[in-house]
Amino acid sequence: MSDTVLSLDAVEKVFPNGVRGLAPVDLTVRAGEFVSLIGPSGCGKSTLLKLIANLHGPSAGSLRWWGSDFRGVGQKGRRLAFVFQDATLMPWANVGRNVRLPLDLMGVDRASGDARARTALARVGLGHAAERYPAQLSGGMRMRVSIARALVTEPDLLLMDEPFGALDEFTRNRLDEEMARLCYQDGLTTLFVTHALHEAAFLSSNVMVMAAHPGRIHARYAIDRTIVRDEAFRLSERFAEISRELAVLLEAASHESHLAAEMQT
Ligand SMILES: Nc1ncnc2c1ncn2[C@@H]1O[C@H](COP(=O)(O)OP(=O)(O)OP(=O)(O)O)[C@@H](O)[C@H]1O
Repeated sequence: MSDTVLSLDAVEKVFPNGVRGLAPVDLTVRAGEFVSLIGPSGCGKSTLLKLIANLHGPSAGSLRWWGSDFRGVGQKGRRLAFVFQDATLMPWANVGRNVRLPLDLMGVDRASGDARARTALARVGLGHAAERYPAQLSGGMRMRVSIARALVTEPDLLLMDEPFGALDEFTRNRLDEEMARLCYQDGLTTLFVTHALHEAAFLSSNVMVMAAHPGRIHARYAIDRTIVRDEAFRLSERFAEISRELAVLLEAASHESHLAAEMQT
């Protein structure tokens, strides 16, 4: 069986007002990959995530899940989870119950749900916090709970939309290291939207640099999966080199996007 979890083949999105949110996009996400999307505002990152989440349909092209057309697989057939910038926890419920929520909705019995929630919390270093309430947690801890809630369903693909954008740099770096461990050691497959070039450089096995007007993939940049993503990597010359190369690609994508916008006006 192929290890391709998700593939997009010439996917386009034209909105009812005629705006081309996405020009034909080809994208493949293989099991165990960490793929980041970066690019200037309006390059179609959210549109791409919404297509994958099935919140809207493509105008052309096809999306495949483990090789099968999205329409045939259906919403329930796709083990997909999301993490957004806002952790959106239920303030009246403790952490364990917040993490158990997706399992409750799936009808999993309480004892197994609790056990799975504890396992998911342990994976993000919060095994001790199941009884606490969201108001008693720091921003970083709330985000870890949100990640645990996504992991509890054991998704084939985790979609993350700017998850750490509102956190301070220290907390963000720790969470990036956590995500790297979940991906490169535990095999979690992730598609990650970020505005932070250094975050993409630190985390990704593949970076899609996108351009706007219309939204499209301007460049693809692969990073050696065997690199250990830790503090030493962050301080290394290799990390600086990756960041520089990505900055050049991003600058070119932004420049092209400006030119395209000017030509449209
Ligand atoms: N519902 C919609 N109707 C019309 N145009 C839309 C709609 N949603 C997005 N667009 C347009 O599609 C393009 C891509 O938008 P999208 O929100 O996907 O970009 P983005 O990369 O996520 O931007 P940002 O980084 O600012 O969040 C933009 O030109 C946007 O104005």
